[in-house]
Amino acid sequence: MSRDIRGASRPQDIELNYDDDDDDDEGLVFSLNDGDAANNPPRNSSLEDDGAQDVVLKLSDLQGDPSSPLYSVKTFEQLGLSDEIMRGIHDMGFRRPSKIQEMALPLLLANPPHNMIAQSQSGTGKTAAFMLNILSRVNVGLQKPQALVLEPTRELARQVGDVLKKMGRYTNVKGQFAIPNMVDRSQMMNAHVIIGTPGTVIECIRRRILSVQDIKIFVVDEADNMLDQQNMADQCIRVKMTMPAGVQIALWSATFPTSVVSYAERFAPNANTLSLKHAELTVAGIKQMYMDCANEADKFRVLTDLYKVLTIGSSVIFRRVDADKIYERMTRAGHKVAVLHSQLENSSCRDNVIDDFRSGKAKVLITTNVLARGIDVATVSMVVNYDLPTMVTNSGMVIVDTPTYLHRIGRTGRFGRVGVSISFVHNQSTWKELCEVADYFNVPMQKVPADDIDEVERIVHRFLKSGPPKKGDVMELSRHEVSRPHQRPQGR
Ligand SMILES: Nc1ncnc2c1ncn2[C@@H]1O[C@H](COP(=O)(O)OP(=O)(O)OP(=O)(O)O)[C@@H](O)[C@H]1O
Repeated sequence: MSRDIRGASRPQDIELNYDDDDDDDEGLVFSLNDGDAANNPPRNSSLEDDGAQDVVLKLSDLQGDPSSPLYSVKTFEQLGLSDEIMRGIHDMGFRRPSKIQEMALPLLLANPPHNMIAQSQSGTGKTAAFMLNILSRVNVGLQKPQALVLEPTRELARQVGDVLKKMGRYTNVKGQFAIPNMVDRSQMMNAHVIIGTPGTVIECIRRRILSVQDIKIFVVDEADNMLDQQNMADQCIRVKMTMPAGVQIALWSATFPTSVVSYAERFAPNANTLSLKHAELTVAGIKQMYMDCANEADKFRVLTDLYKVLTIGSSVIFRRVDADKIYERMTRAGHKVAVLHSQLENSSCRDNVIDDFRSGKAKVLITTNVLARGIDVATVSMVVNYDLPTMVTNSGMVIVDTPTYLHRIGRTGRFGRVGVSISFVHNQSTWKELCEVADYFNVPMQKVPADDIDEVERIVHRFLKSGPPKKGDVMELSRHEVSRPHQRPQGR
């Protein structure tokens, strides 16, 4: 396949191919340490206090490895970005594009503009891909909204606003939020880029403080989720109906389940499509583990034991519901933890929690699926699934929600970093859910003992220090290693 697809006039369906042997590593030594310290901490920052100084996954190695989603044959310079944008991405510490950035940008920047449906693994730089297109297309001289980005949560919208601020620092492109409690209802919105949640965006349009007539780029991030949830899908359609003719629609996500693909194709007609196969969705930098707990109550004992022993940078604990209950019990047990869920009424309270987590002031965050997607905190080196995410099918069956599982564990292992996920199971049905996950993504799950936390610590730290096995490595299987949790020994 020709790599220079700029100027393509017909939509293309491209499967991102990770077996590409076209190796053009220019030996660029890349260190995130010279970028923004808060967002790009040292690459071995996943461990605390154990003296591990070896950087295991060098970004320069990964970006030269054709099997990595971070692989690129081009430089940012070759993608034809303006000097002002180049200065912004240089300040952010970016040296080379990831595969999705390299593939998507020429398609997005081609004229006349084409719609796009783009899929790439979690933490591989989709935000930068759509933001670079926005920054390149906005006419700074026109003080009107020209790009609209829809995000499922206020936390993601704020994060994307931050990316715009940093990346567009030298461009004079201005951004504005359309999220609850951040809109001045007495003022017309005149920033070039509006970033919002669907409900508030509709409200701003309805109140006529957001004029959409000059919008030329319409981005729906986490699009499978936005177009699948009844409420948000309706709101996204209502926003789309207000868009002027010829708007470029771009849908982004790490997951596009078959159930939403045809809908997405109608939402963004004649789109260029970049897609992945199931087995390519997980990233090698995330070690997926599980613990077999005795029963529901034992899960809390295991959780507190884990946090007594493990020294980890930052971590996220996911629970489907009742995050507060775990928060209260962990706090009573003497652990310093923070909690964020959608029932937290006060949005400034939500903002404080996530800001504290980003800055490292809070190191353990207990949350629900509200933060499963998109949140990018480089220091997160462990994700705990206190329970696995589930969903109800049209026929009323409860099944494991594989996309949400993938997004949850994707809060660690961002852009070539390493991290671990630990999922708790405690009976036959949760065991079955875990098997479904392993089968769906075709990944090995390592069992770690629920009754020997010191051993868990050794396994976790060994992975965080040495990363996934590289080609030619002899893998030392621990006595707990199993490739698939197909058989659960106990009959619980
Ligand atoms: N070319 C690059 N070089 C170095 N770092 C990069 C590059 N592109 C993006 N990053 C960094 O990688 C991290 C992950 O990017 P981003 O949040 O956009 O991932 P994503 O693909 O949108 O993930 P998710 O699917 O979880 O939403 C961010 O911290 C971002 O600054």
